[in-house]
Amino acid sequence: MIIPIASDHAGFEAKEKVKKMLEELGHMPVDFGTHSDESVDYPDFAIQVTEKVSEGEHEKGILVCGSGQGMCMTANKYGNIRAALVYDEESARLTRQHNNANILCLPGRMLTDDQLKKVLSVWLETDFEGGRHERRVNKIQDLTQNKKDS
Ligand SMILES: O=C(CO)[C@H](O)[C@H](O)[C@H](O)COP(=O)(O)O
Repeated sequence: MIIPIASDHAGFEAKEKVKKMLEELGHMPVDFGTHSDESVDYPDFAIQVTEKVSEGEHEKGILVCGSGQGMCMTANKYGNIRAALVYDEESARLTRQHNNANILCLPGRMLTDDQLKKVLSVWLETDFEGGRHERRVNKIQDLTQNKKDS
């Protein structure tokens, strides 16, 4: 899968590692920056990946900042986006099974390499369960639609 990925300075080091891990898992990361640990503003990088997923160009994207929070808040401003802050294997599994998350937000300053690897493989390999969860996810989608209409 082609996976757009971006970070701010606080997530830069982890993003570089995540890119290698994605390749090892057979995916193709496309890097939208940032390209160093020089201080930048996370929304400028979040929007680049989020637009690709929101517009349907890519199915999933990955964002990394220090805590994962700023990236997640930014991404969830867009329609069709269910960005999830993931911090362990269980949260990775649940955001896919129950929420059909399409953007993975990682706290680059908080996860070890081993944790990053586990979270990535679980998040990418877990399918949405549908059923009752689909009804709930559709209600989130309806909110975006209503806002656009008003
Ligand atoms: O949005 C965040 C925190 O909620 C991210 O973790 C940022 O990466 C962080 O705020 C960057 O902080 P810095 O002190 O400017 O490095």
